[in-house]
Amino acid sequence: MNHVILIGFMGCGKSSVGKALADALHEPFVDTDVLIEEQEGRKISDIFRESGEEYFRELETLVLRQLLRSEERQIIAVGGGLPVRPVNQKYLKQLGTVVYLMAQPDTLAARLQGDDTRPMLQGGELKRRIRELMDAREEIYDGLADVRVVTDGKDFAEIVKEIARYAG
Ligand SMILES: Nc1ncnc2c1ncn2[C@@H]1O[C@H](COP(=O)(O)OP(=O)(O)O)[C@@H](O)[C@H]1O
Ligand SMILES: O=C(O)C1=C[C@@H](OP(=O)(O)O)[C@@H](O)[C@H](O)C1
Ligand SMILES: [Mg+2]
Repeated sequence: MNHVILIGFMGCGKSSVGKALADALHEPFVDTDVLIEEQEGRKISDIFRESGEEYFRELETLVLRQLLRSEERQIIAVGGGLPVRPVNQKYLKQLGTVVYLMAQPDTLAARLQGDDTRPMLQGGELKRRIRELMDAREEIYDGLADVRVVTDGKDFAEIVKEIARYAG
């Protein structure tokens, strides 16, 4: 399939850049977190608190299976932890062009400071938590990437232009 899929760490801009890219290309946009919240009728933080992380990860896999059935090309933002499961990695490759939005931990921390909507970052010092999770994930993101875009110090328009050049 020829969807464009945005991956990367929390705060790299998948949801906001994805929406801007879809608007620029006049294509539909979907965000796996939004699909999950709609289908569950509750917020991500409530899903984590009430049902646990494993339950949420299972929902991510189910959503990917739904997306694999959609024919029309879409811009797809996924949750930052979705690429960790091996089965999801296989699905992401099948979906289309994987774009890895990159950002340094300091940049991510500045963007996510004070945000309480991301359960994986709650409790503990923000920068340390970002580094720990990044250590476990960046190899996975890099291994999946067809296109890599550095986002530090760039605004949405610049990032959109860069992605459109390679994946438009
Ligand atoms: N390139 C950027 N420049 C400035 N702020 C950004 C940039 N990318 C993302 N942000 C901000 O960081 C926060 C997280 O962005 P979001 O799109 O939700 O990321 P993700 O979906 O990857 O977690 C938002 O407040 C967003 O406005
Ligand atoms: O990295 C993660 O494990 C998560 C990232 C979040 O999405 P964003 O990357 O869009 O913040 C969301 O799926 C959930 O809070 C878990
Ligand atoms: Mg997001």
